Amino acid sequence: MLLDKDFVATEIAPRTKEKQEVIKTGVWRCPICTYDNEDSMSECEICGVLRNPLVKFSGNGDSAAANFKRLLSLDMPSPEKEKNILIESELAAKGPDSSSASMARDEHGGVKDRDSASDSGSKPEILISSMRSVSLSSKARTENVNEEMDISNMQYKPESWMMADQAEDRLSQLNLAIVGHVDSGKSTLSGRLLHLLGRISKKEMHKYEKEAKQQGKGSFSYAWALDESAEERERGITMTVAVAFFNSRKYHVVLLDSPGHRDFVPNMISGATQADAAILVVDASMGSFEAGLDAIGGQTREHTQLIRSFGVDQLIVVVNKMDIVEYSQERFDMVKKKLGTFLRSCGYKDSSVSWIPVSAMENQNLVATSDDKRLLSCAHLRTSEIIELRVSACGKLETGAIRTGSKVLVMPSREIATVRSMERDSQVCNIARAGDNITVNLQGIESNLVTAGGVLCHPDFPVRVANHLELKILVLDVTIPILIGSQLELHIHHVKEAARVVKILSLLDPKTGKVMKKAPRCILSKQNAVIEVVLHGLVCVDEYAKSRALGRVSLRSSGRTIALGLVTQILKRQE
Ligand SMILES: Nc1nc2c(ncn2[C@@H]2O[C@H](COP(=O)(O)OP(=O)(O)OP(=O)(O)O)[C@@H](O)[C@H]2O)c(=O)[nH]1
Repeated sequence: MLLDKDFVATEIAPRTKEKQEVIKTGVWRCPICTYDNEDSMSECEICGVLRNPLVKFSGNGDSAAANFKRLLSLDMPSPEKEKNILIESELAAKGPDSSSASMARDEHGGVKDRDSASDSGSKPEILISSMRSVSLSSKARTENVNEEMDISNMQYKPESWMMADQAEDRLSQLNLAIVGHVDSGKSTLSGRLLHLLGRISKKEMHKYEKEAKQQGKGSFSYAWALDESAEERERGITMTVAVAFFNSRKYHVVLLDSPGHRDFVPNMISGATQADAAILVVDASMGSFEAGLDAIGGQTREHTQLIRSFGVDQLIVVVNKMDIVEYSQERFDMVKKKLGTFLRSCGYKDSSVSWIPVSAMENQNLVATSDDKRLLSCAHLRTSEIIELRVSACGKLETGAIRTGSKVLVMPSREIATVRSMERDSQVCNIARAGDNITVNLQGIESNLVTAGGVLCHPDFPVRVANHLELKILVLDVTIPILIGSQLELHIHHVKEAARVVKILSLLDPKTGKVMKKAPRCILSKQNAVIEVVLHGLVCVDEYAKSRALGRVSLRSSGRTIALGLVTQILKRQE
């Protein structure tokens, strides 16, 4: 069997890169519109597609392994110095409230897409905000992180993107296919979005409106921005995939407006094979939604199955034409229930699907919250029902670098999560490096597994977790000496844990650091000593020589700091 070249590129090889190989000397072919661009061009002259965008991880084979390696992107430019700690974090698990999929979410601290936010002020964003929950996610999952993994001999080689001077800190490309049943409003929605986001000027829009009216097709004016051929306009349907783009803070979004008519499914496929994520548009009106789901000829059904088979696992369902059904909550719920069941049967996880009721025609719920009270109440209900568990962690990046899409090991729970988005100084960023204070939005993990005082680290370089430590301490001005059995409070990075002194190994000369006395009975004010403590719970920790951030402690008692110290050894765990 002869495999079609496109198929090979899509299913086996890292798709975009393969397809952008130089095919003639001095030119590269755009994977979207197939235009042959000059080699010097970094984006397609015709449709604006970036030449070598972030390659989508495609799940199997060698290329997948290579991609996965690349996506395990947390690491340390100086492996000799510090092996494993990446974020010493305040890991504030914000849980469901920080879901970026919820309509009213942005008021509560979600990641803002400033491009659209600027249009809509500080109001919650709707369809556009849901686009942020779509990401170029890795499908891989690292499992069986070995608790006792010996990391001492492992050398990590930093990748070039981690180095500030070599980093390509530019927008990643997100190919977003717009699919759905014929006449569901895909082109109108695309045209509206482009207009609202400033990609279509008022003048151009005015021209489309005028021309559409002249041909007695006034309702198609937004669709005409994408349906450019005379035949498409005459017939009022999309026939080829229309390509348009806009930039958000995070992504160079390439919109692929697909034809809905069943005669043009092959064209739809050619666009959808490029997609990283999709917007499925359904028509909420009576009969139309049902027709789209019909087992014979329903394109809602067919398109959904097709895009799923191309590996698109993140979906925004736009329930359009809500104006026709009077913005009925009941209708929206019905659509969600029926279509939700079908999506699950296609393999979509509830957490990867966002639902947005909109009216593309009346501009409701697209880049700003609907001002229609009926839709607003519908939206709020949706928020509390379909909350997507998204967990945020904030803290300081101690070593190395991290980027969107990275897999991280969440300690001490030992769960793998994916970095969905990041914020630095309240700005969305794609890459962060040592020293940055960031908020990381994680996906694929439950909020109770991300705890205050936890650490995010490279899955291959797990931070140590212990409850038995050797400490070198300097006792402050105290009236009560420290004895074996003293109950203290140990503070280490952002964690506080009850500690019991189990051994006093030695007193040290404060000037030379040499042992003055072994096994003393107590430690007095201003003395230096080496002690062993056993903690009530486990903490993420490292020896001070390897990580200052995770190896520095203070001991407190009765509300006062009584000693400062360093972790000199991590000892065998005590039950
Ligand atoms: N009432 C109402 N009509 C809409 C809405 N969105 C689109 N329409 C109308 O639905 C018809 C089809 O819209 P299109 O945008 O061409 O639909 P499409 O899904 O792109 O069509 P194909 O690409 O041919 O499948 C047009 O008459 C639009 O004006 C909406 O929100 N409300």
